[in-house]
Formats: sequence, C-alpha cells, structure tokens
Amino acid sequence: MNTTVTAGTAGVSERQTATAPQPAREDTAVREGVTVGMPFADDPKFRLRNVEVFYGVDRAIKNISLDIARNEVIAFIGPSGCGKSTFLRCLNRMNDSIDICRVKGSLQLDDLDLYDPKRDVVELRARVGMVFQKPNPFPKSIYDNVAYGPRIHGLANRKSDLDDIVENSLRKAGLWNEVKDRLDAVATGMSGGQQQRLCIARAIAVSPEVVLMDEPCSALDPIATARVEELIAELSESYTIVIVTHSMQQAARVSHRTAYFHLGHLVEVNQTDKVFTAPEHSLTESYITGRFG
Ligand SMILES: Nc1ncnc2c1ncn2[C@@H]1O[C@H](COP(=O)(O)OP(=O)(O)OP(=O)(O)O)[C@@H](O)[C@H]1O
Repeated sequence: MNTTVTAGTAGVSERQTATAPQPAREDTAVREGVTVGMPFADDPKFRLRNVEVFYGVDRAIKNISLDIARNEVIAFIGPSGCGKSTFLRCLNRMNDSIDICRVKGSLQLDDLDLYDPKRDVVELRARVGMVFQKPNPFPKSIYDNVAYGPRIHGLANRKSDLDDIVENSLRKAGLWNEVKDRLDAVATGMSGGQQQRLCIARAIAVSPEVVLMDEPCSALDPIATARVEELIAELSESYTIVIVTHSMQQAARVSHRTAYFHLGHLVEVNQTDKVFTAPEHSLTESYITGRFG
C-alpha cells in the first residue's frame, strides 16, 4: 500500500495529522457519524462520505464516512447484522438488485460518482469485481468461466488473446498448474477451494481495479483458506481489496487496515495490528476479546 492514511472524525474534520496525539480509550457510546482512528487516506481509491443505507424504513448503515486507499487490503469486521455486507455491496452497487434498498450520501471511485443515475453499472462492476461467500462458478467449462467477462466486455479480439487472458488470470489465481490440462472440464466438478480460486480468476479476468470479497473463505477448509489468503497478499500488489470476514485471525493475517462496524455504525478504523493489539474504542476491544459477537 502506498497511500498515507490519516486520522479523522467523520463529518467533522478529515485532516488531522497521523501523528496527532491519540485520544484516551473511547467509552462504550457510539456517536453517530464519528469514527475513531484513521478512517481517511490521501488520494484514496474510494471516497465515501455520510453514507446511509435503508432497507425500507430500517436504517442499516448510519452516516458512515471512510476512505479506502489504493492497493490496500481493508478488512470489515463486526458482529452479525452490523452492516458489513451492506456497506461492501454499496461499492459496486450490488444493492441495486434489492428493491427496498436505498443508498444515500457521496460515494466516489476515483473521481466517479458511483450512484450517478447515468452510471453504467455493468462497466462499474468490471472495475469493481466481487467474490462471494459461496463459490458460484457458472455451469460451464473452466475456460469459459474465465473467458465470460472478457468476451462480454470485448477485451479480446482474437482467440489467442482470450487464451492469454484465461491463462494469466488462472496463473494469478494460483490455479493454472492444477487445471491447465483440463480447461474444458466443467467447473462445478472442482473442489470448493478450486472453485473459489476460479471465481477469483473470473473476477480478475476483466482487469478490475478493486476486488470486493464477502467472506470468501467461509465455505472452505483450512488448507483452501490458507491458499486464498496467500492469494489475497499476492493480488494486493495490483488491486485494492476489501474483505468482509468473521474471522479476526483472517483479518489480522491479510489486511493492512481493519474497520470495526457496530449496529450500522463505523466505530473504529485503524492499522490492523493496532486494532488487534491496542484498539482505541472499547467496543472494538470488547469484540476482539470475544465479549460479544
Ligand atoms: N435484503 C435485505 N432486506 C432487508 N434487510 C436486510 C437485507 N439485507 C440485510 N438486511 C438487514 O441489514 C442489516 C445489516 O445486514 P448485513 O447483512 O449487511 O450485516 P452483516 O454485518 O454483513 O451480517 P453477517 O455478518 O451476519 O453477514 C441487518 O439488520 C439485516 O437484517
């Protein structure tokens, strides 16, 4: 990661310096729109301000402001139902498919307004790819799973170009050696871990800038999980990665910064080692020490 993250209080002051004295441990109160730690970044990939998400009349995300730096891996953690997936899905407008869902606030990817009504969502999702909890390969061949996106986005003019994209994507996903002799085999016949790496290959085949991962290892065994975690480290050299995880060990292993969500609020964002060794907010501490969750 090559972007400086900065301290700040959402909606109040974005540009306190990173070296400003840290406040004493916050009490257990959550103050709406206030996030302790380092929620902001210089020259961020995503600039998200005063984001609120409603399902009907229920407010699932409550005035959250956050920057996501270029080429960082940021982990979203927090108790079940606190809004991690809802917030993640705002980043490539996955929530659009839920009729009762409404998103408010300012959400920018570079200088692009994500929620501009004229935005081409298919194009946006090519820039901001997604890997889901359960591996979901298409019931097609391994080759066609990876070639699907480049084909619909017209990224390859010749068969040999498409072959190159498929091979490179499978290599980056750490799967090439396992599948190069059976590219025509149906993808649903692979192991769960292989299927998830195939889904990662499929996501990166369209050269996204960001990969969103919603609990990508929850259906995998420890060996397949370790492989995907290694892959996240390798991919972070080229992509910005946002990962929702229930595993604090996983957040600690793979991410640069960790964001702690609580009842729709973003309570704390800090460098991952700080979150797990010296959290600033007492709610973060309670969660990481297992007092609730
Ligand atoms: N499609 C939906 N319709 C209505 N409410 C929803 C919908 N999806 C999520 N919610 C509600 O929004 C809130 C946040 O849910 P979300 O799934 O984002 O939380 P989460 O932190 O990702 O949870 P988990 O860790 O259990 O996956 C919850 O109260 C949930 O019930």
